Amino acid sequence: MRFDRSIKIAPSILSADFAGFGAEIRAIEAQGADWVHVDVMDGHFVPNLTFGPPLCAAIRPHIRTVMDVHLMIAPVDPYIDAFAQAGADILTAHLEAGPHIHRTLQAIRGAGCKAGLALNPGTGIDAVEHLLDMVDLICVMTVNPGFGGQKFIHSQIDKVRSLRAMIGDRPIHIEIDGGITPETAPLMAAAGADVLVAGSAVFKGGSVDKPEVYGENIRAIRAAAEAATAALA
Ligand SMILES: O=C(CO)[C@H](O)[C@H](O)COP(=O)(O)O
Ligand SMILES: [Fe+2]
Repeated sequence: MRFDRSIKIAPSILSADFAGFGAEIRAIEAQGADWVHVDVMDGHFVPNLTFGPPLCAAIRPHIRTVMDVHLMIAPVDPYIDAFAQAGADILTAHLEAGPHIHRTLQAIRGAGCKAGLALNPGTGIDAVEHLLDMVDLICVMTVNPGFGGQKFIHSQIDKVRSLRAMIGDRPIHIEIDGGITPETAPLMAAAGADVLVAGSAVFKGGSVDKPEVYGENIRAIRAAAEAATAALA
């Protein structure tokens, strides 16, 4: 995986048809998705249950881009090797998921994955300063984690702007996750985000039989975000 700071759209398969993940993933990639975002929830760290390593391993052969695995689980460490072996390119753990995030990030890199650090909407960025050499991606949650289809939390715009200033020239992605639409994407792109996760806004109105709708939805988010970054240049 080469680092680049261009806008990347990462559809969350939380909003896909669970009965046909292989076909859904092939459809979104054919329609312009840059990464595939996989939301792992444990019914404990967040009040919802989704996928584990076997599902990740099953969908891996269908992903030609980047498998971006968002771990909303606690504890994290006992499961890192299983998700790495399932083929994750990026493993993102929450700062709030345990007392030893530094160790967790070390273990993720040790397992051969890029290391992501996610922050809930109520979490500040002070701790991130001490982890900058440990992370490849910082995920700012723009909803409270656990469900797709929630409303974007505007207070996270300033957080992204502060993070972008803190990161400087370091090769670290800023990912935003939750409530991203063609209306909210430009606010975050202008603040400095480069990876835009979108579930409902990508999958709405489409299906594997109507994949062109996925393409229209992805292009609408990308165009709005790119217009915002071009206006800054
Ligand atoms: O991590 C998540 C929820 O915890 C999802 O990635 C996120 O909610 C994406 O879905 P939507 O775009 O519908 O908000
Ligand atoms: Fe997510």
